[in-house]
Amino acid sequence: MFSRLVRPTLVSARNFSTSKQNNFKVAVAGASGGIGQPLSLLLKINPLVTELSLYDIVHTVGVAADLSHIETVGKVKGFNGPDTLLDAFRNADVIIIPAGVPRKPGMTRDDLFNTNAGIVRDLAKAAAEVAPKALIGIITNPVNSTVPIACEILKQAGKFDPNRVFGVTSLDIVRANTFIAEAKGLNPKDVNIPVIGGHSGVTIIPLISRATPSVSFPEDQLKALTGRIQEAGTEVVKAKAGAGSATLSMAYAGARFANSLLRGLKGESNVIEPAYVVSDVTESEYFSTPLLLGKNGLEKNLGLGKLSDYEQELLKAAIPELKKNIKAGVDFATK
Ligand SMILES: NC(=O)C1=CN([C@@H]2O[C@H](COP(=O)(O)OP(=O)(O)OC[C@H]3O[C@@H](n4cnc5c(N)ncnc54)[C@H](O)[C@@H]3O)[C@@H](O)[C@H]2O)C=CC1
Ligand SMILES: O=C([O-])CC(=O)C(=O)O
Repeated sequence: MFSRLVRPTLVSARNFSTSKQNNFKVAVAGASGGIGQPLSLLLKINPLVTELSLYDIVHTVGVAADLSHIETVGKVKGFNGPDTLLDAFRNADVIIIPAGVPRKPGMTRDDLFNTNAGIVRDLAKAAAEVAPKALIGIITNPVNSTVPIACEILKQAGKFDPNRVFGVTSLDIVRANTFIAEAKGLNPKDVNIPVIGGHSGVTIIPLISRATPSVSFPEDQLKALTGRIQEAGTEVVKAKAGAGSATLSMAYAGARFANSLLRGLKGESNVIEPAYVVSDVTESEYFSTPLLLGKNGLEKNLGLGKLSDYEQELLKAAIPELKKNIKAGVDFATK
């Protein structure tokens, strides 16, 4: 199954057709932030994005003015503050959400819950009202909990479609590809490592046994690489020393993810991207696995595939943590 994995691209190939199929409105919420700005830049150079709607509670007018001078087809509009949110999201095909606070050294992703849960709740409410068919990609941490929050809010509005809400876990795969390529002296573009589970610590499960091309490591090195992939976000938080968490690599991963959603919407075949979604492949109600994307979002969950004994152990450790994170999100949204 995973032999079909082809590296997703960052932006689509230039396409001069202006047929409806290639015209998409993408909204970014949190567009003025550390992730939001470079992500919006990458979306501005994606020819499939003909309307780019930038929403934030600060600075969006300036960010939009700046990006609007770039010589690409997409029309950019800035929306500043809650009064403009519905207009920002109205009829969007794709909504990407990197709105919310990032970690500082010593914090876990769960420490962001109190601030970010309410932000995602309000954005999901707006999406339900004015863009019920949008594909929603949630970057805001803790992803393991913010995705269930958005889903519960959409359910309450009677607008929930489990095939349209995604927690963005692409950065875990991007990192795994990079670290394994480095360890083996390979070109990262040729390496594909599935990473499944959730997006924090032990819930991040790299499947190095299923690497393309096939690689193997002595046990201690395998454990060290797995640990590095699981804690790569913390590596950046420490290096930034109080100035936030990963932004540029996340913008890259977010643009790759958004482009995969757009390629699916456009009707391209064999578009595969991982994400954290409502899932029945494990005991966890939400789980990230490679997904086949299409005109309605998630078309087919490609499932777990075969795990090594070591990966089975990682899965066992992840499930209770995922369940706890999911419950926190559901409790928040239904209280
Ligand atoms: N899923 C993943 O792999 C990753 C997730 N993240 C998460 O992404 C989020 C954003 O990170 P950064 O961009 O570095 O933070 P940042 O602080 O640089 O930017 C966040 C932006 O959100 C805006 N914002 C705050 N409240 C808002 C609201 N109610 N509506 C709209 N916008 C609002 C802020 O004004 C700011 O511009 C964090 O929660 C971080 O933990 C970061 C890296 C990777
Ligand atoms: O570590 C963080 O807080 C940000 C994040 O999710 C990542 O870089 O994977």
